[in-house]
Amino acid sequence: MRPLRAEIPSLRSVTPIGRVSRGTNLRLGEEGSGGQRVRVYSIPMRTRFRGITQREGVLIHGPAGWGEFSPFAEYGPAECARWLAAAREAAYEGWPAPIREAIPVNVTIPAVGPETAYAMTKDSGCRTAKVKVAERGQDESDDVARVEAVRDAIGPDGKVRIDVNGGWDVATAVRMVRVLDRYGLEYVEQPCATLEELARVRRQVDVPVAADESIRRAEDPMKVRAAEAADVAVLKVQPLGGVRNALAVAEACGLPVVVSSAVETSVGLAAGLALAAALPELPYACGLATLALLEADVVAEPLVPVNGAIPVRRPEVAEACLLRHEMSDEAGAGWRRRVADAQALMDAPPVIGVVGR
Ligand SMILES: O=C(O)CCC(=O)c1ccccc1C(=O)O
Ligand SMILES: [Mg+2]
Repeated sequence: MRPLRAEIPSLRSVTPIGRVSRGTNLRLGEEGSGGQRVRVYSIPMRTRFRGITQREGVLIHGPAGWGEFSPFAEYGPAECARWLAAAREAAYEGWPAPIREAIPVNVTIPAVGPETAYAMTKDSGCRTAKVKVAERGQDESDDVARVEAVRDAIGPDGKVRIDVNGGWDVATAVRMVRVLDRYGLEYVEQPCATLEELARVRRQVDVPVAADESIRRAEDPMKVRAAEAADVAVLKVQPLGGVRNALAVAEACGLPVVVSSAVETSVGLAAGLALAAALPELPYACGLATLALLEADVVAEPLVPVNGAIPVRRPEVAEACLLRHEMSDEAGAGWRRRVADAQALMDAPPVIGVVGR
């Protein structure tokens, strides 16, 4: 493992939150003189994901381009401040220069039946698949059938990883990882909820363990490394407060990184691509092929994979596409309030603290 840097920039030092200058504050009402209008979108999902059937969020435009703010409903203002920092970075600062031109991606298979899972995998053209397992209301045979169908579809040379979203206890995780590894697993993402549990699973199975929620929702993502709880870090731009902050987290945690989306429009996905394109190393396919989970997009040429990889670029919002999915002022009022509340809290605690002193 690489040594920790003496000091890691905090979220606060990466984006000028808490010291937001007037010029970059978001206008929450109608477009004014030079002000930015908050645009609220709502797009149906093709398949239910995380219990959501309609993906909603906010798009903002600034001198550097478009940014997306789309925290899930259960996130409060403090967490939302990080998501907003990512949107502000996109709109007002832009991102570090890319060092690669295309990002290999995994197809994401929700908790669907085996026939649908097979078809989604085939249709994606991806050489890696991530299968959601341990969905509430389903049982272990559903997981086995889905993973088997995906392995069938992707062939012996493809890679299959599973995402448990913390849904198993240690004993179940150890047992199920062994059962599902009959189909060959690249890694298991967040098999259990806590770091301690991840570490225990990791000691008992041969399949590598990836940490997602343990980093995304943690006060100190660096604890993952200290606890020897994971082999891989799953990083998402919005919950980590932007591309620069996610790069700092990647460097500090010293683990190989998989960049993943939060199921966003191509505006949010472009930030994930920028992170994946700027990382010094990228040994795994990234979870950025999630546009397939949405019915529509806000750009004319969506960020979708070509032969299993997404070319690195930053598409413009197409006004006609956005208008088709824009929420009315009344319906979007809750979202404008979320932006305002997050903005007011932008001196939230840093995502990563000062470590390794
Ligand atoms: O990583 C991917 O393949 C897609 C992204 C994904 O699974 C996801 C999307 C939104 C919220 C949580 C998650 C997750 O990885 O748990
Ligand atoms: Mg995950």
